Amino acid sequence: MERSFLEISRLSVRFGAKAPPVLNGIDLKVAQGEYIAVIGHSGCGKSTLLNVVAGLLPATLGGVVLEGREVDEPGPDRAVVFQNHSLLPWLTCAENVALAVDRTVGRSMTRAQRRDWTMENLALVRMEAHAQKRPHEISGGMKQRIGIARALAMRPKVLLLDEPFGALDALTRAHLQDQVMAIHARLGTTVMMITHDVDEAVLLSDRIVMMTNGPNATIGEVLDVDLPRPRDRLALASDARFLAAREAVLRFLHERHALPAAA
Ligand SMILES: Nc1ncnc2c1ncn2[C@@H]1O[C@H](COP(=O)(O)OP(=O)(O)OP(=O)(O)O)[C@@H](O)[C@H]1O
Repeated sequence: MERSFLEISRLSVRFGAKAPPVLNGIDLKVAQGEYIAVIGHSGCGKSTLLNVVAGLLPATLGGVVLEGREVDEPGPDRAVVFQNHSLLPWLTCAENVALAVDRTVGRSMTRAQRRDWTMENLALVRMEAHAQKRPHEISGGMKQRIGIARALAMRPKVLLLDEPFGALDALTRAHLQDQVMAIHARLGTTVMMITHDVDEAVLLSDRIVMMTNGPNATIGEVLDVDLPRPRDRLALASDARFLAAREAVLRFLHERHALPAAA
């Protein structure tokens, strides 16, 4: 597979001239349509990496290239969904999505087309029935779904997910994972997702990027998740390939790169 759609090269990030680099020498090539999970212990620099790809943080050395263009600022080609939703409380769900549409792909659309596009993206996350509710009227999982709809409505080249399900209960989380898998299958969006959840990483991704501990964190290993799609969580629960991938990530995190305090 051609892997130069998104390319992170020799990326190092340092906060302050005297501090050691948080990230040091990150190299990663991602193919179009690939689903990448980034996993590593707390504080190793996962969000920092995602923020550089989003254009929210500058690289100290090296950089990120998306489809041949260097990333040096945020843009609608890279949509970010954070752990805690960032919906505007005074707007309805539809208006929250419409805001992103108006600022990006909707600029060339008529008012009716923008409305249809907003509803189409709410339908992708099965939230069209709640379009007129305000954020305080819906659950945490629903808020995350609106956040995902808002990101998808921009039809980004890369969807950046920073622990998108981290604040949700296990059942809601499983439901959203299934929805994200279905959306990925339908739209073929390239995804980079940070997670602390090993099962989630194996279930969703094509490759798992495992980071060493910081400072000077780098990519320790990259695991290919060789499981056919569509994936079914129940069938995979006893699948030898799923269990082997899970074990490989657990060994990396808890044997080879355990936190000093936990070693
Ligand atoms: N703006 C900043 N200024 C100074 N230091 C920062 C800044 N942002 C992050 N850091 C530091 O960089 C390191 C990596 O942080 P980052 O949030 O990227 O880690 P993480 O792997 O995403 O952590 P977690 O899994 O706990 O969310 C931490 O030591 C953090 O304190």
